Amino acid sequence: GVGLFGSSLKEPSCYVATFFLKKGEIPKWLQGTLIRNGPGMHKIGDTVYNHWFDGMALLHSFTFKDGEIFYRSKYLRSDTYRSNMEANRIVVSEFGTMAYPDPCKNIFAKAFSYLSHTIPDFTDNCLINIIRCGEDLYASTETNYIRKIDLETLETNEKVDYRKYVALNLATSHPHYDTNGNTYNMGTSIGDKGKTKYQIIKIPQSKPGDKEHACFTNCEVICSIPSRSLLRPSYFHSFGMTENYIVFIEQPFKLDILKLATAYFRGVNWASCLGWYPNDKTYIHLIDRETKKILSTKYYTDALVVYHHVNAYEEDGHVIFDIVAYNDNSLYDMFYLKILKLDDAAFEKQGKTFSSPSCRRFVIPLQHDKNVELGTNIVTLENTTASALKEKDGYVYCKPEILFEGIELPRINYDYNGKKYRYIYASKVQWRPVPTKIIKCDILTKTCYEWREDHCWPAEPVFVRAPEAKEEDDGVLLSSIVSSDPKTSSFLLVLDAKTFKELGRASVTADIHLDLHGLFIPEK
Ligand SMILES: CC1=C(/C=C/C(C)=C/C=C/C(C)=C/C=O)C(C)(C)CCC1
Ligand SMILES: [Fe+2]
Repeated sequence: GVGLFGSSLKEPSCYVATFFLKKGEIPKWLQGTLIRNGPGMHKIGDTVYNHWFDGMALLHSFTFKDGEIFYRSKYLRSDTYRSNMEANRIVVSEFGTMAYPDPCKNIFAKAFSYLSHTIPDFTDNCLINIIRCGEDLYASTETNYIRKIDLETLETNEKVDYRKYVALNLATSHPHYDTNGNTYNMGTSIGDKGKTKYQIIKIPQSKPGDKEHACFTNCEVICSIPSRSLLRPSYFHSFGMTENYIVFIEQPFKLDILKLATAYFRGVNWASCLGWYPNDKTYIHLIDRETKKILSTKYYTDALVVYHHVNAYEEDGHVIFDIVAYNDNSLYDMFYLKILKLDDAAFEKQGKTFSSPSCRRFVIPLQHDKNVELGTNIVTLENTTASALKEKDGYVYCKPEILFEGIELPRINYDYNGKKYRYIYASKVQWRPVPTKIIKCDILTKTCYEWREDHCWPAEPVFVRAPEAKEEDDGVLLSSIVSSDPKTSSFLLVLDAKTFKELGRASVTADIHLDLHGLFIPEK
C-alpha cells in the first residue's frame, strides 16, 4: 500500500489505470489534467527516512477526457532518486534525514568528503509542488533545483539550477502567475557578495521558437530585500501578490547558515538548522511592484509561523492579506514518521503539543496622516477587526482578524488572486496532521461548507473554474481521496464548488498516496 508512508518498492513502475468505478456525473466541460506531487517512498533497501517531507517525489495525474478519467503515477527520476536506487539505500540528505556516502576507506578520503559538504549541495528530490513557466511544467521543492516534467507521460526531464541564472540558494514551491503568462517566485540568496537577501524573480513566459531555458536566461530579479541578519535569514514557504504589491513576511522562524554549513559533520539534519525565536517580531514587507522598493513604514506583528499565503489584494488604500499561521514552529516536528505513526492514544500521551493553524487576515494601511496620535488604529476599512496601531519611529503594529480556525492547504479560484475575493477552499485539520475534511469558507458570511466521509483522507482541494463562470465559485473542486480502510479503494472526488454537493467520484485500483500540492492544466 502507498497511503501515508509510501511504498518501499525498489523500482516502482509507472502505474497507468483508467478508473474502474464511476459514480455520478463528471461535467463534460472538465477537460484537462490535474497533476500533483508529494512524498511517496520512505524506505529504500534497509534504510528509512525520518521525516514525511523526505520521501521520494511521486507524481500523479488525473486526466479528464470526454467523460473518461485516466490515472497515472510515476516517481520523479531525480538525480537523488537514481543515486538512491543504484545504491539501494538512502545516499542523499533530505530535510529530516542526513545521509552519509559509503564509509570512507581512509582518512584522506574522509577529510575530502567532509570538505565537499561544507557548502551543502542540496537534493533535487522535488516533492512539494508543480510549477508552471509558460508552457513548461516543473516539479519543485525548496532547494535551488527544479525538475522539468512531462505532463502526459510524467517522465522526468532536465534539472534546472536557479543558481545558474540568478543568485538564489533556496526558492519557494509556491510561485505566483500573472495573466500575461509570467511566473513570479521568491527565494533566498545566502552570502552572495557578503550579503544575505531575499529575492523576488520574474520568469517571463517562453515564446514559441525560444531557445531552451530561455525563460530562465531571461529571468530577472525584480526586487531584493536585505535580510535583517547575514547568517540567519527567515525561512518562508510562500508569499503574497496583489496588483501593485508583493507581500513578504519575515518571520522569526530562521535558517541558521552556520548550522547548515556544519550539519553534515555534526551528524544532524537540515531541519535542525531551523530556529524559532518567539520573542522576535514578525516583519511585514510590502514591495511596490512598479518602483521595486520596499515601503518604508515598518509594519510588524507578533511572532508567528506561516507556510501558506491564501490571497492578498488592495482595497481603499489598504493591502489586505490572508495567511494560515501558527503560534509556534511545531508543525514541521509533527511530520516525523515516528510521530505520524502514533495512534491517537499514543499521540495524546507523548506530551508534546502542536500549535493548530488559523486563517488570519491582516489589513495594512498604505498611508496615514502623519499627525495622528501614537496608539491610534489607522485602519479605516469597515467590516474587519484587524487593526494597525501607529507607533513611534515609523513602526506600525498590526493585529490580525481571525477568519477561520483549523484550516490548511488553502486554495482559491486563482482568477481572483490579487483581487478582492470571497471563498477559500482548504483541508480541515484537527490536532493531527492528516486532514479529514474538505472545507469551503465564505469570508463574507463567515460560514463554511464541509465534506467528509469515514476513513477518508482528502488531499488539498483544487478549484477549476467553469467555462462560462460568472461568480467566483462557479466551477468544481477536485480532491484525491486516500482511503485509510484497506477494504475500500481511493478515489477522485468532484464537488460542485458552489453547493459543495458531490457531482461524481471515480475509484482507482491503484494505491493513491497522500500528497502535498498540485495544479490543474486545462486541455488546450
Ligand atoms: C532540503 C532542504 C530544505 C527543505 C525543505 C522542505 C522539503 C520543506 C517542505 C515543506 C513543506 C512540504 C511544507 C508544507 O507546508 C530546506 C529547509 C529549505 C533547506 C535545506 C535543505
Ligand atoms: Fe506548501
